[in-house]
Amino acid sequence: MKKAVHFGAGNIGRGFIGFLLSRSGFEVTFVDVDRELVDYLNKHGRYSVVEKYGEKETVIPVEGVKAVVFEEEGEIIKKISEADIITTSVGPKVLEVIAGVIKKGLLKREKENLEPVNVIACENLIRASTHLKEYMLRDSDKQEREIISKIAGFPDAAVDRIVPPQERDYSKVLVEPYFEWTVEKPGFKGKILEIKGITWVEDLEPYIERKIFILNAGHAVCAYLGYLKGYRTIEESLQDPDILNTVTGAMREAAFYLSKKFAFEGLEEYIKKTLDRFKNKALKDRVERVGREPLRKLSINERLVRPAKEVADLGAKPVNLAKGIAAALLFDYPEDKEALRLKEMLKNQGMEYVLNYVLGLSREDADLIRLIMENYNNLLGERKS
Ligand SMILES: NC(=O)c1ccc[n+]([C@@H]2O[C@H](COP(=O)([O-])OP(=O)(O)OC[C@H]3O[C@@H](n4cnc5c(N)ncnc54)[C@H](O)[C@@H]3O)[C@@H](O)[C@H]2O)c1
Ligand SMILES: O=P(O)(O)OC[C@@H](O)[C@@H](O)[C@H](O)[C@H](O)CO
Repeated sequence: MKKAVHFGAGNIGRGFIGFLLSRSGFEVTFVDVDRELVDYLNKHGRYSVVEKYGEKETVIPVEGVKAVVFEEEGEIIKKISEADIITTSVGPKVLEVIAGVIKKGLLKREKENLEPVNVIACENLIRASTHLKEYMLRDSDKQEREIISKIAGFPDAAVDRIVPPQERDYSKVLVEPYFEWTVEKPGFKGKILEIKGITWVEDLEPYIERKIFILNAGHAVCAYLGYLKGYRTIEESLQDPDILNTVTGAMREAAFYLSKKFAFEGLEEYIKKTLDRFKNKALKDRVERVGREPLRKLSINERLVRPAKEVADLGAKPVNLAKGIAAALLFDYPEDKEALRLKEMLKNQGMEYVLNYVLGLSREDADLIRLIMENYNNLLGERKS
């Protein structure tokens, strides 16, 4: 039986990647920092994936899974040395944390003369696998760098399936029925593995940009505007005609940029399908989850600022993306550390600092900055009244 090691037994880990690997006949070992979750998976060796759209529900069992807690470095290194594939869904910020132990596992493979393996980071981050590799190379000497490049492939991927916050019940994961896992074939080392659900592509860039700059951008705009108006979920927020208009407009603005960059067809259809997925009543996807980590989401190469800047550079006005950015600057959910940090930065260092150092905007982006500030002041006014 082929073996997979997956870092992050959270929503995407269990509800999407671990699920597909298991259904493709891999023995899946999850690695997670959550000891209770690890103990549950080891005790039961199974859980269910509940696919739901509206009232329609399908329950699919996932069996034969194992888990290791992140502290057990020796065990993880051993698992990596025995694996046929290594995947992650820990969140972009955690890739740096797991790079060290994956590297140790790869070095062990080389020492024992084992076959190369592929490491696929399944995160909402452009070129996430490449980033993970770079973290490893950064902390390596010349010889280790050569070994890592020889013993492992790091194909980049785009992952798409909405998995909302779950009830604290490890036995099941609620997901939407839809999924898309796109992997860049040239980055894969060795013979392509048969994994159900993967779409192999020669060039990932159009797919990942479409995913992050249309879907995740629209999602974020909805979350931040919904949060400001006091809505709880994405679906509830989209019942507000103003929010629906802005979200649709933001996705269309990003689509305008993407259609110029790649000869894309069917982007309007993609937007429509995405909105239908957002409106899935079964998910009850909280605006706080979708808006989580606003400093990450507001950074220069991310879902909001990057398409807005691209549209502005094309001479058009990204009015809806600018409104989403303005709303993100007002996201002050107290349980989100980045939201608190953003609030503090705005208070202590001021807006100009945040625009420069968080959003990466400079004087050259004067028109976009003006648009963001107009919206920011309007939203602030609405909030106070
Ligand atoms: N939820 C979605 O709808 C969705 C869809 C597509 C992509 N993604 C992306 O997938 C990634 C994970 O998102 P999620 O929603 O599953 O988050 P999540 O919080 O549910 O899962 C992350 C898991 O990683 C674990 N973790 C943290 N530090 C770790 C470490 N050092 N080693 C091993 N595990 C560790 C956490 O305990 C948690 O179980 C993110 O990059 C996200 O952007 C999420
Ligand atoms: O995971 P994040 O924080 O990058 O983004 C929040 C959501 O937009 C995201 O998780 C979507 O649900 C997902 O990307 C759908 O495939």
